[in-house]
This record gives sequence, structure tokens and C-alpha cells, in this order.
Amino acid sequence: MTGFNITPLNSSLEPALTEKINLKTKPLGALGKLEKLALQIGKIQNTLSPVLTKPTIVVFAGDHGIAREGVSPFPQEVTWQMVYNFLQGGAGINVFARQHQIVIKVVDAGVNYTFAPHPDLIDLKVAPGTQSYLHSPAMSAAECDTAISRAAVLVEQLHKEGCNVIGFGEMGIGNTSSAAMLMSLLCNLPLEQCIGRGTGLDDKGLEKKKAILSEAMRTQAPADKSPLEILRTFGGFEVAMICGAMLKAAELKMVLLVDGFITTAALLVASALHPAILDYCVFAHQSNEQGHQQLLAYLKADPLLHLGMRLGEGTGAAVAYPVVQSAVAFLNEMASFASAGVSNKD
Ligand SMILES: Cc1cc2ncn([C@H]3O[C@H](COP(=O)(O)O)[C@@H](O)[C@H]3O)c2cc1C
Ligand SMILES: O=C(O)c1cccnc1
Repeated sequence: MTGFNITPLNSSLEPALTEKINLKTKPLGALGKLEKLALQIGKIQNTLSPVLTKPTIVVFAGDHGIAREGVSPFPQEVTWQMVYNFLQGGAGINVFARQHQIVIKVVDAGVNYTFAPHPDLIDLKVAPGTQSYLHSPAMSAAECDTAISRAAVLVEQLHKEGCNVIGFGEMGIGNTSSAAMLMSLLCNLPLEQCIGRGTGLDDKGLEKKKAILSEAMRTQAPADKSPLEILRTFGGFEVAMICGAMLKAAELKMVLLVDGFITTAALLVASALHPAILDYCVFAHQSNEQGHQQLLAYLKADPLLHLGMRLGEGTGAAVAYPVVQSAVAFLNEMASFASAGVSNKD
């Protein structure tokens, strides 16, 4: 399921948007990255007066077989326990989403736990966790495809309900390992440079993570280096769902808020399939996870915030959202030299 119809941004409005931005009551370029953001969002929506509606962050949760090999300081059950925390409104993402009136959706992409039905939990479970890719591919091709399609259907639904700006979060103990494997293969970078401390490994833990992932790379790296084959071998259900959700969101010309290391790795797969997706992406922040800076550089991304965050869940996207709102607000509401009767420079 990779047949998404993602079109590069139409630049026909660019001159008019640029003029509108330049004629605001400010020196040229004085609003810095907000100006680039206003131009991008105007082009995404193909209008001089964009609006952001029903901002939503979808948090996908999934478990990783590799977590049982000792690549994270935290046990696998933290994934399902955090899902309950999301449902109870107590996680970091809940706090920032409430602060900025962002809707949160929580999805069971493939958690190794049987949840009792809950009105706010969206059950898209593919399987109770992936296989450990130390021994076999994480997913079958069919499972990977199912994850991508189910997430795409969800995004289509959210779009129908009026959402035009969407961020993605993840929860899955062990998923910084998946992100590192995807990054190494798709950016063609040494694995060592892509592996970080995740939730806080000490030096010894980091060495163990590197040894396990190197062994997995040595024994399981697919001969077929296509993005989908790489995703099914080393990804996770939540990573595949984020990839599918992003592809559908770009097809629907939504504004995509890209969070940290894991969500950027999902985007890496999506952009390998459909490079035009990058036109729709706003990079919220640079995470402290080793590798994220290089991953962003590979995608030629210029993140809005550098706060030293390394939590995931979509928290970087939520914290950056007011900046995105400011870009749209100045474009719509700020006076021009003419309307305010302010003299422009000669
Ligand atoms: C309590 C807690 C809450 C979290 N929220 C996000 N993550 C983050 O940490 C995990 C990835 O790191 P690693 O690869 O080292 O396991 C993911 O679940 C990610 O979302 C959390 C991790 C913990 C422990
Ligand atoms: O960059 C992230 O989003 C991140 C980093 C470490 C752990 N979890 C998430």
C-alpha cells in the first residue's frame, strides 16, 4: 500500500505570498523562520489566508521484539502502561496538547497487551508486538502493509472531521533501535553514528545496544534494500503506521508536524517512497537523541526548536505548534505598510 498521490507544492501563489509577507509592517525578513513557515503553509493550502483547523496529534503505540534483547533500560510493559497514562491524560503529550488545544488520539498499533475496550483508544492492532529482528524480520510484508493502510484510513477520517494540521507521536519501548536501523540503511551511514542512549542507557548499556544492533544488521539486513523491505525488517508497527499516516496526510495536503528521532525515521521511509512528502513537513524540533541532528540534515530539514528534549510521544510537535500558529497569525492579521500608513524604506 504505497500508492499515494503526493504532489509537489504548487508555486503559482509564491510571488503573491512573498509580496504579502514582505509588505507587512516590519523590515524585510525580520520574522525569520516564521516567514518561511507562512510561505510554506500558504503554498500547502494554496491560499494567501491559510487557516489551521482541528490540530491533532496521533500517538501510535507498538511493542518491539528487540526490546527483550536488552536495548533499552526500561522493560517492555512500559509501553502498555504509558498507553493508560495517555488515556488518563497524565503523560507529557497530554499536558502540552491541553495547553495548546490540540486533540490527542491514542492508537494501539501493536502493543503486547490486551486492553479492555476504552472509548478513547483506537484499536488498529496488527499483532501483539513485532518479532525480534535479531532473529527474523520484525514484520511480514502483509503486516507492514496492514499497518500502513490502517493508519492511512484513520488520517482520512480525521481529515473528513476537519483536521488540516496533524502531528504524530509514538510510544514503544525499544523504538530508538528501530529508528537507528532505518536511518543507517536509508541514509547509508555507519550504524554506530545512528545509535543513541534512547531513554537513558549508560555507557555499558550503549555498548550492548550497539553490539546487538550490529549483529542484527549483519544477520538480518535484507538483500532487497527497498524502503518497504527495510521498514518491515527493522521497523515497528507504530513506525509503519506513522509512515502510512504521514503519506496519507501529505496526499490530503495537510500540514505535517514532525516530532523527534523515531517519527523522523518514519518520515525517512515515507520520503524514500514519495520525496514530495517533504514539502508538507514542518520539523518541530531537534531531539537530543544521537543521530537526530544528522537525520534532519540528511532530509535538509531546519527544525524550529532546540530544547534538548528527547521524549517522543509527539511532545516536540505539541510544543512547537504555537510557533506554527504565530506564522499563520502574522500572515493573516499583521498590518501592511499601506493599511497602517507606515512609511516603507525607499
Ligand atoms: C516512562 C517513559 C515514557 C516515554 N514516553 C516516550 N518514551 C520514549 O522512549 C521509548 C524509546 O526509547 P528506548 O529505545 O530507549 O526504549 C519510546 O517509547 C519513546 O516514545 C518514553 C519512555 C519511557 C521510559
Ligand atoms: O527523539 C525522540 O523523539 C526520542 C528520543 C529518545 C527516546 N524517545 C524519543
